[in-house]
Amino acid sequence: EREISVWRYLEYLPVKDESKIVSLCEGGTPLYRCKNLEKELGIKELYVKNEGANPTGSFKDRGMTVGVTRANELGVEVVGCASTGNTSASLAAYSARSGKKCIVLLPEGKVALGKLAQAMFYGAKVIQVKGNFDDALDMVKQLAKEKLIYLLNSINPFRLEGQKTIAFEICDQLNWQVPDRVIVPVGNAGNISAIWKGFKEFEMTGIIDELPKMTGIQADGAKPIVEAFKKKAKEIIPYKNPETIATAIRIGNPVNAPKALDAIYSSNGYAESVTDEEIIEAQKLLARREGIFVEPASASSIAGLKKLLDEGIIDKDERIVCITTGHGLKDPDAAIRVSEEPIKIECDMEILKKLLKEL
Ligand SMILES: Cc1ncc(COP(=O)(O)O)c(/C=C/C(=O)C(=O)O)c1O
Repeated sequence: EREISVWRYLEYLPVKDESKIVSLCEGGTPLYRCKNLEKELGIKELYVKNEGANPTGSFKDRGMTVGVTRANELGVEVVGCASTGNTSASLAAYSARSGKKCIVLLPEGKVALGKLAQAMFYGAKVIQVKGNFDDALDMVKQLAKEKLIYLLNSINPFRLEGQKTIAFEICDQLNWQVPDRVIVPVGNAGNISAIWKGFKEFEMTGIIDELPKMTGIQADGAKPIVEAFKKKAKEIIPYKNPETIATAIRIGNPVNAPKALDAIYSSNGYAESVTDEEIIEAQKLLARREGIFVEPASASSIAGLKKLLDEGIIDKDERIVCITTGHGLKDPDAAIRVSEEPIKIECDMEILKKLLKEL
């Protein structure tokens, strides 16, 4: 499994005992060249790194393979997390594979169907908290403080160690032509921090000699990092009630804010927010122009690209990689809600042929 998984970068990963590795062949995700979108947006070079192609359908698998391996090395029996959905789905899968007990806390009523089904079906103890993600995170942090669980939110550095392999793969897939810019959807801000760390490590070890501008995109109703960036601040002011249809990034108090702001400032990057409508438009554009189906939060990187091109922040000649972070099947309700109703007909060939003409 080593060849195609995150573990092909073993030398860069913090594991002592390889026999303890827990893997579902995560990583090795496609980096799609998007020529139709290049034409549509008038840009030279656009790639989409589709993390929805991971075993449980999001980039979280990269972090969990390393985090749960660490739990294995420590002989931990119970793992846990708070989650907007994808972290819980991934932790449930990796803890099942390694025979551990798993407890996940989700914000009641705000978790996409596919993710809830995964956490339940992999056998985790699924708790719905009458509050938001940040409230749930406070509770699991308390459990960890009392040594009742091993916490695997992205506050756990082993998670970021796995996720930094996104940067390694982008370099390998682009034959070490480093992108000018990498655009990442930002919620708890672990992923943008991890990807930056990956590029820095490849630079420090002489694999690459340039670094991309790290560009974080948040939803208008949950943008503490964007607001800090616009004020060139080092600290965020948390949102009490974050709100967006992109439920994966409906996070008000990102635990990795300092690391994410450092990644954006040090890389001379940027942070911008987009509306829910812009996210849905981008989600449709990516599916209907390039055949890539992602959940709403993932599409915020494409929505952010469009907005920053319009604002003249991003140059049309840049080599750009947008990270799409979760598969569209994670949130089927969101996709159906914004799509044309299916047409119901009798078994009548005339009617069918008439509809065919309207294609
Ligand atoms: C599809 C998708 N896109 C982007 C993000 C934001 O990444 P971070 O900025 O590293 O948090 C998430 C995060 C989800 C959780 O935080 C969780 O599952 O608890 C996501 O699922």
